[in-house]
Amino acid sequence: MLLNRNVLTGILLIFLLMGVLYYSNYLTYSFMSVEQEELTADSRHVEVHFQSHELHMVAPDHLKYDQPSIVSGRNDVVTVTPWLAPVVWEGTFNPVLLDSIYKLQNITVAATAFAVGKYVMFLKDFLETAEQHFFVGFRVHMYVFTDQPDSVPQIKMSADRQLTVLPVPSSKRWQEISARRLELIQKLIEEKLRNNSDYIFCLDVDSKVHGRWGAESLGGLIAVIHPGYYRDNRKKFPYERRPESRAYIATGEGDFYYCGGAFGGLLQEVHQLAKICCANFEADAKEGTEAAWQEESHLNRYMWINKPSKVLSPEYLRQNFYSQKPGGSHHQVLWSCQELC
Ligand SMILES: CC(=O)N[C@H]1[C@@H](OP(=O)(O)OP(=O)(O)OC[C@H]2O[C@@H](n3ccc(=O)[nH]c3=O)[C@H](O)[C@@H]2O)O[C@H](CO)[C@H](O)[C@@H]1O
Ligand SMILES: [Mn+2]
Repeated sequence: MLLNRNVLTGILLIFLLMGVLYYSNYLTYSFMSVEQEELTADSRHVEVHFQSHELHMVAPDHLKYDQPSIVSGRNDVVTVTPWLAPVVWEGTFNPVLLDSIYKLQNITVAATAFAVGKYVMFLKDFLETAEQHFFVGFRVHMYVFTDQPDSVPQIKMSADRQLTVLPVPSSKRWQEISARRLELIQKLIEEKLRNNSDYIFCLDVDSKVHGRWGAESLGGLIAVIHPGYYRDNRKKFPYERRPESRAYIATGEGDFYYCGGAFGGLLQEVHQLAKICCANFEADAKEGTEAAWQEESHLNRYMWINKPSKVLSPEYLRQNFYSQKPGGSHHQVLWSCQELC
């Protein structure tokens, strides 16, 4: 009996000891986990402090801007397509904020222009106005394709911008020049741009950039609405209407009429566009078909099937028929401003 009681007391003592040990262990553990959590929070705190400069007390300059509104904005135009791509109109974006977002990404923007035959005369205005308004403050690489490299004007460019002149053969038919652009753009991306540019814009050389053209225009696949047809019913668009062409779009189909004189986007997107449009153009040519507006027609077909991820309003491309140059075609004007033509 006595032995039994002693054994029982011993067992109880052991349990008690175990209980005390368990509790003290539990305390230490919970204390530690609190400490650990605090440490993690603290390191996060340090990170936030490091990245965003004074932890919410003083926001960095690029995060100081007027409150954006979700209920009011431009109501004279449509700012989103039915497939939810933004349509970029003046006044719908904050240029400073957009620039700061893309500057953090350290991007390079390439732009192409073709100046064959008499079109070299447009180069000076084109390059000078691009220098003033096109992606100012970004790394920009302009590529000029020409049959007269010696006639390319010397333009003073800022340190982060450069110009490369690429020789191409002369051609008499303007349709041919315009059509060859896609093939050369495709090659340029494959051979020169893959490792040194992020975005590319392909522009008509008989253009001037009249106002800011910057980071608001960046995106996967970028199309510009042609200023001549933006109010028209789509049955009036000058799409290719013959079913034998690969650029065919039937009456009652299509979204907008996009211009062939300005398009762009991410390198791989524009490469795909150039490759497909070029192949379709050539396949048509083999069968003796040339689309109504050459590569512009093929581009419109492509953009209908592969919807652009951002659309630039006709503010970005105006045609100024009043400044016709003697012997030259009309002078196009790329700009962004509030009023429409
Ligand atoms: C604003 C716009 O969307 N314009 C398009 C439109 O007519 P455009 O009347 O604007 O065509 P255009 O005469 O400007 O030719 C297109 C481009 O090809 C180059 N070029 C042309 C002729 C020449 O002798 N030398 C030369 O270098 C030059 O870069 C010019 O900007 O339809 C064309 C279809 O064929 C193209 O799709 C153009 O991009
Ligand atoms: Mn043109």
